[in-house]
Amino acid sequence: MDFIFIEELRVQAWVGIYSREKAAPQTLELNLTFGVPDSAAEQDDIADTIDYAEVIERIRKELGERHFNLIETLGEFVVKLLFDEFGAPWVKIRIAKLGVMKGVRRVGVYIQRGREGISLPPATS
Ligand SMILES: Nc1nc2c(c(=O)[nH]1)N=C([C@H](O)[C@@H](O)CO)CN2
Repeated sequence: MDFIFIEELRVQAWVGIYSREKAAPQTLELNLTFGVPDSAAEQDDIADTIDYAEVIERIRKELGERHFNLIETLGEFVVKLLFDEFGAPWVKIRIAKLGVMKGVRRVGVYIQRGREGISLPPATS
């Protein structure tokens, strides 16, 4: 398995438990890593892998269309999207709200998950 990463992706999302967070979207910062078949590299064909441009576009669209109370629920939604619609075998995401609490630069959720039988984390670079 190879791993695609997307760093510091900024998206507008509807998330939060407070009325101000239900009245307007806020900027989230996403860091994602997901597995792709290493056989794709041999064929050098975008059709054999997961197109990261499509992933980014899809996340932006989906998060712009619905509200989540909890950042955890939003994170699980993104993981499910990568599993069910892009066929990723393994996903790690970190999603942060920016500057929502005094004295805190980022707060959010971290989820790392593999499909059944796939649990290996990637080697860190
Ligand atoms: N575990 C969580 N705690 C809190 C969340 C959350 O999504 N998960 N959200 C909030 C508010 O929406 C916060 O972002 C406002 O500052 C508080 N706690």
